Amino acid sequence: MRFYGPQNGSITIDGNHIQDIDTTWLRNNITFIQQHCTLFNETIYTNVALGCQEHERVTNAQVTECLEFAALQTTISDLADGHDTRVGSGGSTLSGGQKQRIAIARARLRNAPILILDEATSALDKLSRSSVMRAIRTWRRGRTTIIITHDLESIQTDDFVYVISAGRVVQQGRRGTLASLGVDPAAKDPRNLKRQSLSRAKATYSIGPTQPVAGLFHENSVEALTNTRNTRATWGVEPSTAIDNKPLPMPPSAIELSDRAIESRAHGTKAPLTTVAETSRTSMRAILIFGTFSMTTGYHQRVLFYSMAVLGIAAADALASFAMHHLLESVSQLWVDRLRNEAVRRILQQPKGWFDDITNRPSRLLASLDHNAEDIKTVVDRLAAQIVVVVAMMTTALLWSFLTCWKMTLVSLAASPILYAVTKSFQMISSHWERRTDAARAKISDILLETFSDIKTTRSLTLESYFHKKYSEAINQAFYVGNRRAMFGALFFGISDSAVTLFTSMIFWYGAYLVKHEEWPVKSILTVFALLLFCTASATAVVTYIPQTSAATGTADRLLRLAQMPVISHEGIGLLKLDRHDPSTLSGPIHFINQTFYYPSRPKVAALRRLNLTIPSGKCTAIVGASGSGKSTIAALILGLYPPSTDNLNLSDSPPSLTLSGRDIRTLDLATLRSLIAIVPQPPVLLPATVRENIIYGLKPDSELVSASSIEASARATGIHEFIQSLPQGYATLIGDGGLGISGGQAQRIVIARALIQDPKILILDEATSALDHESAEVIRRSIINLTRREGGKPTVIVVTHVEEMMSFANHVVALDKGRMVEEGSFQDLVDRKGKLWELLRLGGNPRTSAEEND
Ligand SMILES: Nc1ncnc2c1ncn2[C@@H]1O[C@H](COP(=O)(O)OP(=O)(O)OP(=O)(O)O)[C@@H](O)[C@H]1O
Repeated sequence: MRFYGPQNGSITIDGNHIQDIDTTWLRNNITFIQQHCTLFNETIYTNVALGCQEHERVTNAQVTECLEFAALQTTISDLADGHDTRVGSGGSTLSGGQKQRIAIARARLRNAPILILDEATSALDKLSRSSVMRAIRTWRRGRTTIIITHDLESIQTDDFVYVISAGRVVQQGRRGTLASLGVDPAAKDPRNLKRQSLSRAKATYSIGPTQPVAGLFHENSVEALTNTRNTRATWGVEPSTAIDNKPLPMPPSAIELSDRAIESRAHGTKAPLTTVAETSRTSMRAILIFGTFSMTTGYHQRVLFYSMAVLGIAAADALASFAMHHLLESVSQLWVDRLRNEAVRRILQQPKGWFDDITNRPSRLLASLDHNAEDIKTVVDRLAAQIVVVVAMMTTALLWSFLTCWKMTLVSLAASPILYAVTKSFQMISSHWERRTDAARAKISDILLETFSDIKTTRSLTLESYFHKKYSEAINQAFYVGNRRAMFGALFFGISDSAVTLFTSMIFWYGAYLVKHEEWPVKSILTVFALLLFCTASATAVVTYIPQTSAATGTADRLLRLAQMPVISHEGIGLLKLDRHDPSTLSGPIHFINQTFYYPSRPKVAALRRLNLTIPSGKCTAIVGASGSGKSTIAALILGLYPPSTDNLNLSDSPPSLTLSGRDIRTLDLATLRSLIAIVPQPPVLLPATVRENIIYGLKPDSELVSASSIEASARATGIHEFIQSLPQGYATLIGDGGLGISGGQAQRIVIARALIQDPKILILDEATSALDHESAEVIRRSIINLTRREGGKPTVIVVTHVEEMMSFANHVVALDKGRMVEEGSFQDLVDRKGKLWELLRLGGNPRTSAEEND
């Protein structure tokens, strides 16, 4: 895929050095499906259609065909919105196997000459995997297909195999030939493997007749393909992608945001000085100096006196302004911090279903709690300050002018409803456009997040231009909205400016009229005139703040809503705190009774249907079933992520409940419950931190479980200790985003070590060994066996799995089908019973069960 260039040696395709091939061309002709494939926050239809360069032209029928190919069409037809169902951020509303099958459907539509499957079916049950693999083999006949896998069963005897260990090819040849030499990489007994060479080996296979990769281009030669519409005419080496130290140019919205944040901070210090200048210049100086002009004698002293008075007032004003802005800035910061704090507190108490809602996706929460919160300070420290100043000044000025010339003051006040109406309309329209601008900005950040969150998928599907186009459209839309906002803003600024001019002319005329008819002395008229003009200037200053404050009010509104939203959640209901040191804590079985469960974001399709299930304590239970049958949902309910159902749908059944060790989960304090449960999720999640921090994540620093020896013991139990020691800084090596890149299997073992160190009462492994080779998986299995055999305090282990070895070593196996428990018992019992499990394994082409069937 040329994510990285070869450093030495060479890679050739059809005899052409890979670095001589145009990168876009290359990626257009290779489809790469990763184990943890990322889906985009779009509909199922768009996610599949994006496989095609001309995705706008993809028809529903084509998408249906590809989904059928990936054995997913039936599941999707059951969804209320069918193809138009949104998959959530990263595909969060789909099961692991469903995500993988959408990626396979996308690859089918893409139909590239080279296909690379990197553990691409690891989350599928055997039944789906074998049917999908069969379909892939038929489709790929005679075309280059590279399967990177630990699942040796899916490899056929005439497949060409490369066994790779420590970055070297240690065996190669057809699987049949290797098997006849006694080095069958598919042999499950590790003793059959050449231990030295095959230990921790990953096998790479190519389907179909063995031919050099180059030979598979016979129909679509490089030259022919370079002339296709989607390729560049010349082959060039990809320009260096290294980022130099220059700051990246930011999109306008980002500039705007950061500028505003900086401005708002600077404002606190700048404001007193500005106020001194403004106030002294406009108000007192004008009024007093006007008065001195009408004096005939002794004006020197008066000028000096008033000048000194102005100076004194300016100094006092500076102090007052300093105090005001300092206080307002502190108060606004305090207010925003409190709001943020409260919002985070309430968000954390929301049930998991709340986070599944698209409007509460992480990018939106981040914007409301971080960037927008800075804007909100503007409402307080700018607008509030301005309003306080303007109201105080206007009241004083109006009172003063009323006492000086009430007639002129009343006439000028007659215009105030018009000025108010203009200001109010401006504010309303400004708010409307601010909301639209805000939505346009949010769309831009969503697109950026989606583009960069999994750059590997974006690159391998050559979606750079798609996202760039989408980004440009969003920018254009934001520009259009910004333009309309500017037009309406300018219109109102024009109206308010002309209203001020009209108002000024009106009081000029009326003042002249009063002087002409000698109703009031010139001095009074000039004083009132100055005061009223000053009032108008202050009022207009407020108008200029309207667009900014409308924006800030909109964002403040969102933060306020988060800070005040009701916490309707099951999270805080249970009060019974569980004691880790009490041997009876969670020492009993887990009972699901008549549980029918609907995900809040998909209220019409049940994930579990009247599930009755008992998970014995201190033993290992394997939960098996087809992809999407509800296995991970069981884990989510045990963790209390969603409330169990309590509605008795059928009165003849026992009332639904979920109990742990005889206690209803609703009565338990979920925080303490979760501290006693360790879960290894399907995609291993690493934090950008050191290996040590990743292993002890979740433990309190003063916990007795945090010690160098326990960290090492848990790493040894998952067989990752030697690897960690080989890292440049051992346990202090940075991994995760921005740190050292590690393989999916290594990440999985670190996450399992994290679970083991917690010494959990319940350990849940959700497809936790899917990225591991046979030997590493065996290490994990041995560790689990040791856990369930140790003296006292045995944890209850639940493994959600499609892997036969994992099922066979479990004490108890539960088979699910479409959210129902269809059978349970020991592995051997279920195999003998020839029921659902047998069907799953037999159809997966399992030699052992097939043989048993023949017996
Ligand atoms: N957050 C969610 N919102 C809505 N539906 C969901 C969500 N998570 C899972 N589902 C749906 O619930 C059903 C059961 O999903 P679950 O993840 O439990 O399946 P699974 O048996 O673990 O599958 P797999 O083996 O593929 O991981 C699936 O149809 C899935 O699409």
